[in-house]
Amino acid sequence: MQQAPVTSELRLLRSERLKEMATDSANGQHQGTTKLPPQPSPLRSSKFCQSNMRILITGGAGFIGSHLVDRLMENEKNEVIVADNYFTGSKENLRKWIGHPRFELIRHDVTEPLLVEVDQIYHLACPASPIFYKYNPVKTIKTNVIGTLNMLGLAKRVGARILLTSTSEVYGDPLIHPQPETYWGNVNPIGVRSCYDEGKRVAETLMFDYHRQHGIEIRIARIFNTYGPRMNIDDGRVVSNFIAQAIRGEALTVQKPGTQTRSFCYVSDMV
Ligand SMILES: O=c1ccn([C@@H]2O[C@H](COP(=O)(O)OP(=O)(O)O[C@H]3OC[C@@H](O)[C@H](O)[C@H]3O)[C@@H](O)[C@H]2O)c(=O)[nH]1
Repeated sequence: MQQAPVTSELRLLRSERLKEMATDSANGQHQGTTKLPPQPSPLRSSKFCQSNMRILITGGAGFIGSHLVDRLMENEKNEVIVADNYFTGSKENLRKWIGHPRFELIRHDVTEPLLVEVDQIYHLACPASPIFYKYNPVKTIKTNVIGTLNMLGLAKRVGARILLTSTSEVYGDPLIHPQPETYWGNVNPIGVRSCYDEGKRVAETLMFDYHRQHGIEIRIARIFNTYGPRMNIDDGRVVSNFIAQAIRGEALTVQKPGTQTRSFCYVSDMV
């Protein structure tokens, strides 16, 4: 089969990636990386799409996802596709983009495969607040494991770069503060938070195995406790709870032991 022609921009990206991989292996990192990234989608060399970057955001109707959509839509060369099942996200968060020629919204659950031609994938889909991810733990772990497998399969098929939003919860109940990326965590595999903690840990493993085995270009962001506009007032997390309670003139509910700490991040700093 004839290979799709590669644009000069992509050729440059691939040669930079090759250099990076050579440096990584010289540094002893990512051992076992044997394959080059797959060829980018033929879409990239179509005369109609050459200047555009088509980006899929799973969970793009959610709190952080919708801010990421805003950020990516600011660049007029980006086309953004959002896939969301609206379990915790809302179309309301994307209202200003619905009907925009560079924007597309799909009702889709990532536990089912999705076939689209894209250059980049931002995989955010998963309930992130403890009250929502504990509501249906089996579904949460399916979303993290099967959902991430589906997105990696897509990335492999079309040669897209993929970013997984992971979590500070991969550190579990950490024994080291603050946690460096090199810390492996202290996670309970059978607790009520495990569907999320362990689900994200498996998702990270899948990302690295696809990278090592298939050469997929990957990124992982371990997100800590994020707050800001569009956060659901009933989200259940500490910042939204405290603000809602203060507005209603109620006492703030500080859960036991009361000495716990968190690293907070404003959403515009996150995206
Ligand atoms: O009303 C409340 C709510 C929460 N808390 C406490 O505040 C701390 C923070 O709890 P949150 O519910 O905001 O969420 P967590 O920090 O545990 O995890 C969350 O933020 C980090 C993300 O990566 C995770 O996706 C998300 O689960 C916990 O110790 C909790 O017990 C209160 O004291 N009062």
